[in-house]
Amino acid sequence: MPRLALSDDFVTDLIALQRPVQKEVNDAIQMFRSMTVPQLHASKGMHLEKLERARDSRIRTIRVTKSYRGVLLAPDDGSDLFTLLRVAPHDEAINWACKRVYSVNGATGGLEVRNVEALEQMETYFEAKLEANAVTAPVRLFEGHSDTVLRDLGIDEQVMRLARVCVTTDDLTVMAPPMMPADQYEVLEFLAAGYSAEDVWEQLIAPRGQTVRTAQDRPTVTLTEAVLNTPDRIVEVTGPGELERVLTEDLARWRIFLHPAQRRFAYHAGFNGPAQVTGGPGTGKTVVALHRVRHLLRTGDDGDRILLTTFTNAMASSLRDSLALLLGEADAHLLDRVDVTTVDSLAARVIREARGRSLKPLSAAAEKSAWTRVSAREELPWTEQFLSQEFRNVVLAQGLRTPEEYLRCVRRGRGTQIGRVQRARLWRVMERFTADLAAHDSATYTQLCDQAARILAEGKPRYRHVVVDEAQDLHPAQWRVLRACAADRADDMFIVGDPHQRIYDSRVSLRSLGIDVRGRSSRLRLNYRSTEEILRWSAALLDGQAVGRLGEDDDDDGDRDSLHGYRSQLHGRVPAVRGYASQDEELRALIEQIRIWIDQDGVKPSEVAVCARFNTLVDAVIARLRRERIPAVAVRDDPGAGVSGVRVATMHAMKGLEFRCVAVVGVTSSVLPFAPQVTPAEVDPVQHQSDLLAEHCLLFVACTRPRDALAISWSGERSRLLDPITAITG
Ligand SMILES: Nc1ncnc2c1ncn2[C@@H]1O[C@H](COP(=O)(O)OP(=O)(O)OP(=O)(O)O)[C@@H](O)[C@H]1O
Repeated sequence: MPRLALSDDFVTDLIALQRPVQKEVNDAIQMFRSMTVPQLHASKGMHLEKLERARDSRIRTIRVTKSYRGVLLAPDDGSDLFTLLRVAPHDEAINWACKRVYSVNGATGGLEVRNVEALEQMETYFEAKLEANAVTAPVRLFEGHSDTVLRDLGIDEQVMRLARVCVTTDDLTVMAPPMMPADQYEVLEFLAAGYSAEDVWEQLIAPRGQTVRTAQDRPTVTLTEAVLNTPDRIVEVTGPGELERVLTEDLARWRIFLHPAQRRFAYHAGFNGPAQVTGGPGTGKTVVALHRVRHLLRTGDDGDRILLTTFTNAMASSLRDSLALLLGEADAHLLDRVDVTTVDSLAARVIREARGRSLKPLSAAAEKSAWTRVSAREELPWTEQFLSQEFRNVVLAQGLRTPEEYLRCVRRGRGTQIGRVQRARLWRVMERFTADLAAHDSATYTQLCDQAARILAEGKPRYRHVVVDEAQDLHPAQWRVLRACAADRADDMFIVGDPHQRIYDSRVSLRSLGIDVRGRSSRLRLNYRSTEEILRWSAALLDGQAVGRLGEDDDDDGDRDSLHGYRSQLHGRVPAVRGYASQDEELRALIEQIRIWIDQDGVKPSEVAVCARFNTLVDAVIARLRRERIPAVAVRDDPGAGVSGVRVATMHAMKGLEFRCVAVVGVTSSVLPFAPQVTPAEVDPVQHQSDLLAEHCLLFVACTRPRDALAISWSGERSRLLDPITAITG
């Protein structure tokens, strides 16, 4: 029986087909697999055919349905591994197949494909263009890199000729995949962006397991080896039931194909301690966390329990569903060994179990009033905002228990000096606050975590592994809970997050909490969610903002994170950005926009989201949409996936979510930045900067949720957080 592998293009085609056609494809593949190779060649039903006009002699087509053809790459190295490349209507399949040439990448040893006809046309075009410009002899894009360097990075002769004539990055961009082989294009893209050959090696080639640096010393790779060397784009169907699993269960690509940078960490054999993955929005960090959990479940002992945490209950529930999907039926029993929850829920459970009851967590508004009450009792020189920050960011952050500890402590992250007398007074105020809450059987969420961490630290670790998603917003007390959940040993913690999406006031030094990821961290750069147009636009919102690294505060080395190299291979429309004279006009335009998305672009209402800074506008939007007979639901009501209707949410609630189209409304100067949320610089300059940055990040998070389309609007005075955009759009 022939072996079969499926390419990502094939899976993409299949996902887009109607159910009955998918079933026919499935049947055809089953038939293909049930035959011997000679039977396959002789089968009239399959009609395995070599195409006369094909540029690659190994390309074949098979009949899948009356009107659909499958395109295959047949082995020419004595093996029996066939790779399904596409499934498409007859003419489209033939046309596509005739123009493609498959080859083995000289550096990665992976399989790659090019549109050879289009690249040849590009060669002719560039020759003519260069001849015309011969006199001016412009500086070429890759002049700084020798042929040997390029060859060592996997650039082959045809791509080399083309690279040599590029003058600007636009010259390169016109040859983007699927025209140019994706891996070679990525290398050139990185070099063009200013990365050194060494960086490119480390980031793109080494993660694929390649160790031989020079092209001439690498062994020859056969076609079959190349197919198996390409797990990010090709999956071999092995074992009974596996094909059905790939073809019949949810075909989400993230379950099957991982980028080498994702795979390297998700399936790492074993880290010697905590490991960390960062990356901009949509780079697949959650996907990596899920695959890591799968790997740990499959390779761990039966009794090993795993804690998988994220930020909100809604996200935990979606993470649980995704994990079940990834594990599939075959591994469904492993789910029993995983707790998927938020740190706050876990903390409440720990306290309940230890004390028989838990305290009532206080909402943000109730906490604010409690501070106001405490400070109103006597004339205090501090605002309720200052008191609450001091309690949260110093006392609870450091887990201080006594006035002496508070007197001695270094107030990390605070920008004001407080003397001994003031500290003693502050401590008394904070004690009163705690006692008031305790009298009502309540506590802040952070207090609950502080208490749970102490309980956990006294007992035996509950989990073998802790996997943390959305790590950027966790408070030190929450980290102490997590640290106490797993013993300090190999593979104890796996952390994913993005400091550019930090929207709550939590900077933390993980090292000071016994979580040291040095030497075990990696950054993802390829965005799988949004188009390049949305990504560029959104990234510009953070231009000039100094974003600290995940898990470090200014008292560590204070280095900055960056979105350098952050990119997408998808393309689409540039975001629509518009201001209106009144909110009524703005909402009218919003309705029009949503109608275009739903009626003209065919987007399901549940794939459209509208977000605003506060619930007041969220409610106004829902009311208006319903009045216009557009179904709308609030994300805070946790509508299930099956509920139809445009999703409407605050910007905070958009964290971690994803939609096809997103409208961000009400981006006005009065709510972004929202003055009451930003500590005045004269009160605390450090806190001021950090609060302001959180406002920038909030808008960034909202704008990075869409896959295909983004619209931003405001009425009246525009938010100054949009200023960097004016600069890029002119
Ligand atoms: N290897 C992959 N192949 C195909 N799609 C992928 C891959 N990795 C991630 N994706 C898709 O990209 C999108 C973003 O992934 P994910 O939510 O994991 O990113 P993230 O980095 O956690 O995002 P954010 O930080 O914005 O919440 C999802 O639709 C996911 O299915």
